[in-house]
Amino acid sequence: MKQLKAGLLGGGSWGTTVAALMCRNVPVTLWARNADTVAEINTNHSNTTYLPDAMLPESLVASTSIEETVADADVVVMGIPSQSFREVLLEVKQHIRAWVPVISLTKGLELDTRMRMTEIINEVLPGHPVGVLTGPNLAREIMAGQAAASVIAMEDEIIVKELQNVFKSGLFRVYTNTDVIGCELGGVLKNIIAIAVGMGDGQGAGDNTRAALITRGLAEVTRLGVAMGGKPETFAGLAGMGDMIATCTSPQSRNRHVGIELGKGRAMQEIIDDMVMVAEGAKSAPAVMALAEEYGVEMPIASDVYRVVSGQTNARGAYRGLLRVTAGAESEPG
Ligand SMILES: NC(=O)c1ccc[n+]([C@@H]2O[C@H](COP(=O)([O-])OP(=O)(O)OC[C@H]3O[C@@H](n4cnc5c(N)ncnc54)[C@H](O)[C@@H]3O)[C@@H](O)[C@H]2O)c1
Ligand SMILES: O=P(O)(O)OC[C@H](O)CO
Repeated sequence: MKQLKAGLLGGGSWGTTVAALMCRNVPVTLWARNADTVAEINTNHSNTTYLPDAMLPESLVASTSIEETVADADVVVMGIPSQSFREVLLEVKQHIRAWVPVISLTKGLELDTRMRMTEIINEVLPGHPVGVLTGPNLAREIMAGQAAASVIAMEDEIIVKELQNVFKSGLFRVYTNTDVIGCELGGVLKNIIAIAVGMGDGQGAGDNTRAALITRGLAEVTRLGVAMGGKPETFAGLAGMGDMIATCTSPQSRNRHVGIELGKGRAMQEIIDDMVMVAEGAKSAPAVMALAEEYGVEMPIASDVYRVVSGQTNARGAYRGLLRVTAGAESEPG
């Protein structure tokens, strides 16, 4: 069988990690916009800005040219944050070959359009098979050699199995799924719940509080995800509950970190200014609230996070507000 070649766009923590994983199976070219990052990967086999302790495979080639990265790629992987995704994809469009599958690693929504990344791919590159790789996957932990599981979701059951072999390796188990909407939304929506959990943790809340937020958070994420076309069982799987648990409990999560700092009383802008990396939940919160309204879904936890990240209240006010809501049946919102 022909050896596939991969082109991966995005030299941040996750793009670099996935490129390193894929290198075990296929030749990979990794595009990063920063020339110093590209030089460091090619010369020192490291990317210290995003993965300070990791050694990358010597076979991983980095490039500052999108053309060089995608022109002869048999699969293109997008590890670009959601608000820059379309801009980079439009450049990819100039060089990608017909029918090459495009896989998104990104866990956010485009703010102006509220679109998922696979919807943007369908719009910009109609006809290309589209998918998403998602799950409880904290980049640094995977680079440190810890075992993890992920899901590749595509509608085409044959292509998804072929690509499963491109991403999987000994300690990185990759399952297939055909529910693209559910898998993608699981990754997007858990980020907001992780901010809520962080806000509690930052105020010294206990383990019971965290468990309640994760459980009630998963319930509201599932309600919106199903209303938008995802399958209920997807939200009980790796892309749903799995990612929710990892992000809401890990000290490595950037979204939970934002919540912790908000919980300590810091201002949103100050927290973001201090971060090198992206926290997608804070960016996607307005789009998520607009979608909740459009689909008529109540999301009390996400709504409180939105009010805090948009400066309408602070974490302490949001926490008190959540406790004031009268509890009804467990199957209902609130
Ligand atoms: N880090 C993780 O553990 C992890 C795991 C799974 C999924 N994700 C998702 O992957 C996506 C990327 O996250 P990350 O962790 O790699 O982010 P990061 O903050 O570590 O890196 C972001 C990268 O994107 C690049 N970038 C930003 N704007 C750009 C633009 N306009 N053009 C080109 N490059 C641009 C930056 O230079 C940087 O290389 C996010 O949606 C995130 O939610 C991250
Ligand atoms: O660090 P976070 O909060 O962006 O989470 C990273 C991954 O999405 C965890 O699966």
